[in-house]
Amino acid sequence: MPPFIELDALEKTFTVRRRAGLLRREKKEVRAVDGISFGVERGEMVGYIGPNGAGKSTTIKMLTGILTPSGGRLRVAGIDPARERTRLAQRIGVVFGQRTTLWWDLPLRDSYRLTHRMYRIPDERYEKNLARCVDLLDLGELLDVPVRQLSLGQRMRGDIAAALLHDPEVLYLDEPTIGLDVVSKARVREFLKDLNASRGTTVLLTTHDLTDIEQLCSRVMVIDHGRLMYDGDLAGLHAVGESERLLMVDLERELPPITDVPGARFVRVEGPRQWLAFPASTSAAPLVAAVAAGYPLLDLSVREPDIEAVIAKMYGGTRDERRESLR
Ligand SMILES: Nc1ncnc2c1ncn2[C@@H]1O[C@H](COP(=O)(O)OP(=O)(O)OP(=O)(O)O)[C@@H](O)[C@H]1O
Repeated sequence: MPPFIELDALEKTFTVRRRAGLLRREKKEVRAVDGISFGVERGEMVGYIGPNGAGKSTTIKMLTGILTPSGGRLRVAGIDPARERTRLAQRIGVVFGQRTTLWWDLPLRDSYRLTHRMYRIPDERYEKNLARCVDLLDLGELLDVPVRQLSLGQRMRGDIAAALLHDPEVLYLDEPTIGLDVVSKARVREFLKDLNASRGTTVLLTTHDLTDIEQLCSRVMVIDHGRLMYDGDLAGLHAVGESERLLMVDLERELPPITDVPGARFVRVEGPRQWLAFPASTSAAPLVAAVAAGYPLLDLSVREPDIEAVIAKMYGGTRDERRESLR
């Protein structure tokens, strides 16, 4: 059976006109997606990451049928998105972190009623899904509040519910945790994990937050300049990107740099506080144990590497060398 989502040498080229001198304008082609192929199986939860302008949104827009590919082939649940956008809409849900699909001046409840009608969701199914989302996303007290009065985290939960009322089999999430505080992020992640586990919803997620990927996705794809640079698990990405986590330790008193912990690299000291770096593909536990055994430890925290840094390291060589090293 073909994969549930299937891209084969997918391309999207935009023609942009640029001013080239006082009167002259020249045409330039931007290859936003430049021959991407991958398959996603039903029920997978996949991260789709890359630097700004890499082509992530353009891919998602083609997957939803908003944009027509310039070349290659694309199928979602056997449907060609650009040709049968309305039929596909019944089977997919989309959440854009930066933009709401809710009606700004209406209470959340009214936005949901409109979605109910727009998607022609059978009443019973709608009521059931709404009750479930209200319960799991804790929206009960917010249903009568106009969307513009909601906090970002509340609005995001409201948007996720709106995308799920028609029981989509696939959910595309574009930066679903952007700008959210730690508690809201955790809540959104918990909900998505549960959705995927209990309903088998296929999820494609773009994010700049590696913790989203770490907690949700067993597979991550990296794109740059419209090309697929990496497809594998997060540990593998850390290994190729040589990324490091940072362990911050607070000691009882000022001490000389900790340089005797195997697997850790001393970074800096500031009074009783010290920073150690270690490969992101390894566990922090043995390191923490070694520090705790040898030093008067008061407190500690671990900071994840950020996506931009990992990708920047991956992109150290020429593009061809990078691609070669990722094979
Ligand atoms: N409608 C358009 N017309 C012309 N160029 C476009 C258009 N949409 C996107 N592009 C260009 O295509 C490239 C890929 O853009 P895209 O929005 O897909 O990147 P992205 O990976 O989603 O970036 P970000 O993380 O910043 O959202 C960029 O160079 C962008 O300027």
